[in-house]
Amino acid sequence: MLTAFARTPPLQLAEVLCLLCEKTRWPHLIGTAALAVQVVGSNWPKPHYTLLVTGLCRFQIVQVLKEKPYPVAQVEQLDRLEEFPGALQTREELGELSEQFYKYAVQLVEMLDMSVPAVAKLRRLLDSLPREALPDILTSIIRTSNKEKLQILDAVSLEDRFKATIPLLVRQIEGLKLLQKTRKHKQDDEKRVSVLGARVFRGPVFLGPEVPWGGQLGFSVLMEFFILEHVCYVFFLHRLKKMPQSMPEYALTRNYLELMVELPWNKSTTDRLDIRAARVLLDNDHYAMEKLKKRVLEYLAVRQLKNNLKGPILCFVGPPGVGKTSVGRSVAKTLGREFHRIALGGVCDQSDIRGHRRTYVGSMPGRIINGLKTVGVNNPVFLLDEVDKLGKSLQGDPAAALLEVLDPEQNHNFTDHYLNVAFDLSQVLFIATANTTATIPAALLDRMEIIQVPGYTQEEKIEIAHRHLIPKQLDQHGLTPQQLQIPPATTLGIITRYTREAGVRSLDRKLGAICRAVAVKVAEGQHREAKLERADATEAEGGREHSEDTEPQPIGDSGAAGLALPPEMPILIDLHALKDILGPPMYEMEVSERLSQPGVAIGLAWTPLGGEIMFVEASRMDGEGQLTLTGQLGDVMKESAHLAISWLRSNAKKYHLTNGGEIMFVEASRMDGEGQLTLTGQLGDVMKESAHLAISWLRSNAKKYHLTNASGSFDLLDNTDIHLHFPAGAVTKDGPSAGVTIVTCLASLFSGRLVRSDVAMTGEITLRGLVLPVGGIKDKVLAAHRAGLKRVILPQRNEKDLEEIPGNVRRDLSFVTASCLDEVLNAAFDGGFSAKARPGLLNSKL
Ligand SMILES: Nc1ncnc2c1ncn2[C@@H]1O[C@H](COP(=O)(O)OP(=O)(O)OP(=O)(O)O)[C@@H](O)[C@H]1O
Repeated sequence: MLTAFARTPPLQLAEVLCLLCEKTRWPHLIGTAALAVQVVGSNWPKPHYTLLVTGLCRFQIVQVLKEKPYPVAQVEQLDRLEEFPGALQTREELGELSEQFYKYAVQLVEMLDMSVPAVAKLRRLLDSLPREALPDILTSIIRTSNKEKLQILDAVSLEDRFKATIPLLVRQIEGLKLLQKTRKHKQDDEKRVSVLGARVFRGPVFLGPEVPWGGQLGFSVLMEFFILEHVCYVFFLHRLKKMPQSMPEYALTRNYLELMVELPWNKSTTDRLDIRAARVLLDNDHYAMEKLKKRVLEYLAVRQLKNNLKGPILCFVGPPGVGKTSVGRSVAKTLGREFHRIALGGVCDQSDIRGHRRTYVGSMPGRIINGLKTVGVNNPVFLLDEVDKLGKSLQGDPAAALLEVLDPEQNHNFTDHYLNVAFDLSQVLFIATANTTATIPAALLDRMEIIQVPGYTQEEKIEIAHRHLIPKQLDQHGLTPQQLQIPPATTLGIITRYTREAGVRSLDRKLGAICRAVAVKVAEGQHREAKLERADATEAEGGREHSEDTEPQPIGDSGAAGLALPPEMPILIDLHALKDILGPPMYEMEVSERLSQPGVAIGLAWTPLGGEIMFVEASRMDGEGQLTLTGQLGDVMKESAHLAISWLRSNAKKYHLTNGGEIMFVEASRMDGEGQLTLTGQLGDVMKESAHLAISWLRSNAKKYHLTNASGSFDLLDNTDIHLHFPAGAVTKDGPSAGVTIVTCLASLFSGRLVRSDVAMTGEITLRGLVLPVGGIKDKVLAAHRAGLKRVILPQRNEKDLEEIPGNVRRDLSFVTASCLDEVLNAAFDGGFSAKARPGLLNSKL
C-alpha cells in the first residue's frame, strides 16, 4: 500500500514512532512509515533495545485490521515528496515561505558557535538537504514539545508544514538573542555560547512551557534563568526532580534554587533625583549636621548629572546617636530606593559577607546576597553599619571580603560562595558608618570618603528633642501634645543631669521614659474618669457605691494631683517631676570640687563616643618602695592598688600612717637619686611617653619656675616618687594630646598652686616645650562647654578649627591658643605662672 518511498532522517522517525507507540496508542491517525535498519540490544540485565529505522513517508491509518499480537492497519501514504520540488518552483507563495524558513534556519544556526563540530555539521546539512525536508528535520532538532511535534506531523501540505515550523524557529532565535544580550559584557562569552549552543540543540531543558519543576517554576522564571546565562544551573532542576524528597540534599538544592529565583537579577527601582526635594527632605528629617547634609547633596547632585556614577563610598564617622544611620535612611528615601542596614559590629567570619560554600552543613549565603533577597531589587541603599567594629578570626578576615564589595571596579562581578555565580553589585549604593577611623582597616579606609559627623551642642540637642524626638516619642506612646508638654528648661535638665553623650540616643531614651510614666497617668485618668461618670450616674439614681479604687492617691512622689480626679491636661514636666520619673540626677558638675588640691588639671580627650573632659591627677611621695600584689588580679585592679598606696603614702603624715601595718613595703635601693613614675588609668604607650616627656621638661625647667620636690630640691625626682592617674581607671586611654595637661598638673603639684577650676586644655608637647596641634577640637570644645568650663587652652595651630564651633559655644568660652608650654602655664594658673610674676611660694609639701 505504500507506493512512494522518501528517505526521511531516522532521528525524526524514531521519535515519532516512539510517540505513536508509547504515548498515544493510536489516538493519532497520522504516523511515519519506516524501514527497520538495525536492532541492537540484549535481554540482560534487563531488556534494552535500540531500533534504528529509516523514515519513508507520512501515512494515515484508514482502518485498524488487528491489534494483537502486533497492530496491523490499512494505511494510506500521505506525502509524495517527489512532487514537492515542482510545487516549490511553480507556486510563488510556497517559494516565499520556503525562502523565509531557510533564512530563519540559517540565522539560528549562525547564532551558535560554529567551532562546535555538531553545529558545523548542521550548517552543512542545511545547505545539502532539499528544502522540503527541512521543516521535519529542524522540528526534530530544536526544542519542541511532543504536542508541537505531532502538530508538525499532522501538517501534510508543505505550506502547512512551513507555516507551523516558522514560529518555533522564531521563538528559538528570540531566546538566543536575549541570552546574547545579557552575556555581551562577559569575557568568556564565546566559550559559553558554544556550550549553550550545543545545549539548545541537544540539551534536555530549555525554553518551553513544559519545565520539570513540579509546577512551581513558571515559564517566565525559567526564562529569567535562561537569559541570565545561568543555564547550567538548570541542571539542578533535573537533579531535584530525580531526588526523593526525604533526602537531605533535596532541601538544600531546593533552597538554592529558590534563592536563585528570588534574587533580583535584573529588577531595580527608578531613581528619583530631584536635588531640591532632597534638600527639603534632609532638612525636614534632620536638624543641624550642615556639613554632612551638604556633602550628601553634592553626592546626589553628581549622581543626577552622571548616571552610573562609580563614585566614592561615603563613610559617616562620628559618635553614637548623632544620626548617621538615619541620614543613610533619608538618602534612600530621597532617591526612592529600598534601604537595607547590614550590622557589621562583631562580624569576624568572612563567610558572613561572602557566604558558605554549599558543601558546608547549614550553609547560607552572605549578608550582601541575603540583603538583596530581602529588598528584592538590585539597586538598594545598603548601610554598612559600624565598619570600625569588624573583627578577625581564624575563619578569615571579613574586611578583605568587603574590599571586593566596595570596590566599584570589582563589584560588578561579586561572587558569593553559596551562590557560586557572579552577581552585579555595581548598582547598589553603599554607605558606611563608623565611630572612629582608627580601627577601620587601611585598605578599606582607602576606598571610602570619610565625612566626620561631630557631636551636638546643648542648644542643638534641645532643638532636635523638640522638633524630632518628642513628637516621635509622643506618637510611639499614643500621647498627644495636649496631654504631655516638656518645656525646653526640662529638656536642658535631662541633657545636663541625666545624659553625658555627644549624640541624642540617651536623651531619646529618657524622653521615652517620661512618656511611659505619663502614659500610665493618662490611662489611669481615663479609667478613673469613666468610673467617676458611672459613680455620678449611680448617685443620681439614689444609689451609693463604695469602692477602694475611688480613694484619692498621689501621682508619684510629687503628689501633684490626686487620682480621684483625672490629672489636669496637659501634664507639664518640670524639674521636680523629672526627678520623680528619672530618679536623682546621674551627673553633677564636680569640676571645682576636684580642683581644690594642687596636682589636678583638666584635659580634653577625644573618644569614639565624642569629646570628654578628663581629670589628670598627680601625687608625690618620699622614698621608693615595692608593692607585691597576688591573687590573680586584673590590670585595672592592680592599678587601683597602686592608686590606693600612692594616696596613703602621700597622706601618711596627715593620718599618722606607719609602715608597720599589713601592707608590705619592701625598701629598694635608691637609683642615684632617680625617682619612680607610676602611671595608672589604662594608658597606651603614647600617653605614657607623654608623661615621661612632661616630667623631663619640668625637671629641666624646675629652676626657671621654682619647682621643687618635697624636700625643697630643684631635682624634682630626688628621693621622690610620682604617681600620675587618669580617671576613669577602667577606660583605655591613649594619644599625645594629654601632654599639656600632664605638664600643668605636675607644675601644680611641684609649685603647690591650684590650677584654675574653669580651664581645660589639650595639646601635644615636645621636649623643647613646644605645643603641637591635635585632632577632634570640635568635640573637645563641646565637651568643655557641656562641663560648664569657661576657658579652653588649645595649640595655636588648631586656631583654624575654631571656625567649626557653633557661635553660641564660642561666645560662652574664652580660647587661649598656645605655641609653647610657657603660654599654657600662664593661662592655666590665676595670675600667670612665670617665675617673676609668682607671689611668695606656697608650701608645696603634702
Ligand atoms: N540631627 C538630627 N535630627 C533629628 N533626629 C536626629 C538627629 N540626630 C540623631 N537623631 C535621631 O537620633 C536617633 C539615633 O540616631 P542614629 O541611630 O542614626 O545614630 P547613629 O549615629 O547611627 O548611631 P550609631 O553609631 O550608634 O549607629 C535616631 O532616632 C535619629 O532620628
